[in-house]
Amino acid sequence: MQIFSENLLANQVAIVTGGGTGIGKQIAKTLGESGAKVVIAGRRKEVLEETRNEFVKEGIETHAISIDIRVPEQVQQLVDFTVGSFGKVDILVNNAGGQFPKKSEELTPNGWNAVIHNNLNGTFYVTQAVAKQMIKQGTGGAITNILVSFLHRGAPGIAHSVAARNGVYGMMRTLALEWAKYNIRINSIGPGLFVTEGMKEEMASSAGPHFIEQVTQDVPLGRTGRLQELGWLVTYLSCPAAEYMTGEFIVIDGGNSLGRGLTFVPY
Ligand SMILES: CCC/C=C/C(=O)SCCNC(=O)CCNC(=O)[C@H](O)C(C)(C)COP(=O)([O-])OP(=O)([O-])OC[C@H]1O[C@@H](n2cnc3c(N)ncnc32)[C@H](O)[C@@H]1OP(=O)([O-])[O-]
Ligand SMILES: NC(=O)C1=CN([C@@H]2O[C@H](COP(=O)(O)OP(=O)(O)OC[C@H]3O[C@@H](n4cnc5c(N)ncnc54)[C@H](OP(=O)(O)O)[C@@H]3O)[C@@H](O)[C@H]2O)C=CC1
Repeated sequence: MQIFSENLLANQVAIVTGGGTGIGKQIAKTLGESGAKVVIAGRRKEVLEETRNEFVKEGIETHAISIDIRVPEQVQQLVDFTVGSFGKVDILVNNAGGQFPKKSEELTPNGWNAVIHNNLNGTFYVTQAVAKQMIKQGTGGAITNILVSFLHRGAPGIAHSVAARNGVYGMMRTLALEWAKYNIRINSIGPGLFVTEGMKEEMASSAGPHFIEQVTQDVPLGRTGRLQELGWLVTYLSCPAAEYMTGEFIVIDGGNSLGRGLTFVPY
């Protein structure tokens, strides 16, 4: 279903990290369907190329680059590649990230650091490199972070991820203030459960065989999220309709966090 005009983001250039799979892929596609040119970035080259080919067939101007958001030099390559391909960058979606469920008393320092490094440090590296380019351009920009619905409530089994995402939240609130003078807006979205291959592999498999069914029963609206619903929300936050919004966090979880929320290990 096409909600937004196909020219809404015409002449806009968007970077979506983790844009080769799952949520990021749908976000990139939805931005592209509204006219944006997109650059998708992730670690796995083959996955990115497959997604790029799919988008190009659908008429979306797309480039793909294999980088690791944890490596600042590679992050700079992402920005240079985007500017080299499309001349500028207007929209950034910090979607790359993830974690694994583990009781906190069993987490190793390496496990903790891996998740903090990926979700907090990596997100800062990308945000800073892209914002420097936006400041240089002088044309403003819209940055959206994909966080988690249980940001403030917590979620047993993923203390590392909740800590990292709250770090990104604090960073967002601060950057919204620092960069408002450049008309760079930065907002965040907290998705509840959206079924993706990555979610099934990394989360649902460790959280138990009936995890998805159990969570679905706890969602007041009675279902998991549709990826397209995240694509639309990011499109809204990236378009002129949201020109007066910055530093905000929007939960999209069918009401799940108003009730039982999400639990990945028994407590
Ligand atoms: C439902 C709604 C909520 C949200 C859902 C989603 O996010 S869905 C999206 C879901 N999608 C994603 O999450 C995709 C992205 N996720 C990832 O790439 C990884 O989960 C990552 C963030 C840990 C990065 O990994 P990396 O390459 O940096 O890690 P590494 O291999 O170098 O290991 C470093 C340390 O971590 C430990 N360790 C690692 N994995 C596991 C595990 N499964 N089990 C136990 N431990 C694990 C590993 O043992 C080691 O510690 P050790 O043994 O040396 O003491
Ligand atoms: N699905 C859900 O229910 C929810 C998901 N989220 C969050 O949404 C985001 C997308 O999740 P989802 O689509 O479900 O799962 P995926 O596993 O498909 O998405 C993770 C994406 O991030 C990329 N990525 C991870 N680490 C890096 C890195 N260091 N450098 C570059 N790219 C990286 C992965 O690509 P590659 O492996 O090739 O690098 C992949 O494309 C994640 O941040 C996730 O935590 C939040 C709430 C709920």
